[in-house]
Amino acid sequence: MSVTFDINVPATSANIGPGFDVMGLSLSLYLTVRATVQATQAEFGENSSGLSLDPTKNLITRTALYVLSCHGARDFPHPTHVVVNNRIPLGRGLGSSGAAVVAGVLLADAVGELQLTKQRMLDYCLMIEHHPDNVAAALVGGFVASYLIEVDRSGNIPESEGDASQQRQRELEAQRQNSEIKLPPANIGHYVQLGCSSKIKAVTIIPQFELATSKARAALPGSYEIKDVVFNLQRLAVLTTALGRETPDPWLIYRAMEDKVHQPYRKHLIPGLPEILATLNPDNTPGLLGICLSGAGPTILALAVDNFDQIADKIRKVFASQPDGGIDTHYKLLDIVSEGASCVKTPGPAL
Ligand SMILES: Nc1ncnc2c1ncn2[C@@H]1O[C@H](COP(=O)(O)OP(=O)(O)O)[C@@H](O)[C@H]1O
Ligand SMILES: N[C@@H](CCOP(=O)(O)O)C(=O)O
Repeated sequence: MSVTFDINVPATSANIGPGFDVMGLSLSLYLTVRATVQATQAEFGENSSGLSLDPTKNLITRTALYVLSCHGARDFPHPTHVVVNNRIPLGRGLGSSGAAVVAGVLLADAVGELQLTKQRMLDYCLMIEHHPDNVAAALVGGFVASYLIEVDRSGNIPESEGDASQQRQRELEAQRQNSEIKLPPANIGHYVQLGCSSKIKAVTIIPQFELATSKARAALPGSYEIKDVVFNLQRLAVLTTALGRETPDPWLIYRAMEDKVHQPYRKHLIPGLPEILATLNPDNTPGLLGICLSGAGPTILALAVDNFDQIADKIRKVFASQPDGGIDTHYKLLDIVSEGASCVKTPGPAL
């Protein structure tokens, strides 16, 4: 008799303009993982993205192995067959690494029969992905604000590729060989799910190049002028409520999605970003509510209530008109989903 677990984790758009490392929206684009325990064969299966299928290297399985080892299990129950179907594009600012970490924690919880609460799962996610915005939204769903209690992460913890350079990964790997496994302290992440009008959809324009979150974070300055911090705090406070109004106020939201903390420092990594942010507004683009970089980029997120395809066309044209032949893009119109990550258990023969 086998048991199959179907794990579903949504993509996320983090920051939403001023909420750097704070805000996240979960979107109707999914990473799915199917794990079958006590099948006839031990094997790591399909991964559409061409990522490593070595369980000690792949972010989903590395995360699961970390959580299992925190519970005294050094490996997956044997044999475990894992099939990954990833529809979230990598390195585009749609939370692929956050989704992989969340999936890994759910995978360990399922195959190890750990019965972790979502709050405890968030602790594990935050030991690996150091900013809470993506993982909190992917785990619980909807429009989510979160903060993190500072913790010591030295020791034997896998690091999300999104946050560590390859050099740092090698250093961490060397440290891990010699250190004790580090359990997360309890309650290191706190979140609230905020209201978001059902009229709002996410127009996502996804450039056909990858930008590692680690690179986009390395572009940020070490300190900020107080006027820029205040600029973001003012907008963020308004944004938390403005998106929840049944009839959203376009100009209120448009201004509330402006940012001076991360986008200005990342613009050289995303050709066309300044022009896109400066060109489209609710007067010249009906239906538009606000526009920003999705996560660390390069995807552009436009929140809108109408004229989705026209909004997408305008943004795509700016990318297409960049020097040296322009930048190819894909367009996805996504819903903001209120359900976060889930895992369904099915007893019986599988695959
Ligand atoms: N489904 C997945 N399985 C394994 N690793 C993944 C998966 N999704 C993302 N990753 C890892 O996360 C990296 C991308 O993370 P990051 O630079 O933060 O971009 P993103 O904005 O997409 O989260 C990938 O290069 C890969 O190493
Ligand atoms: N707050 C983070 C969010 C990164 O999101 P991702 O989807 O690009 O991984 C940041 O802006 O660095």
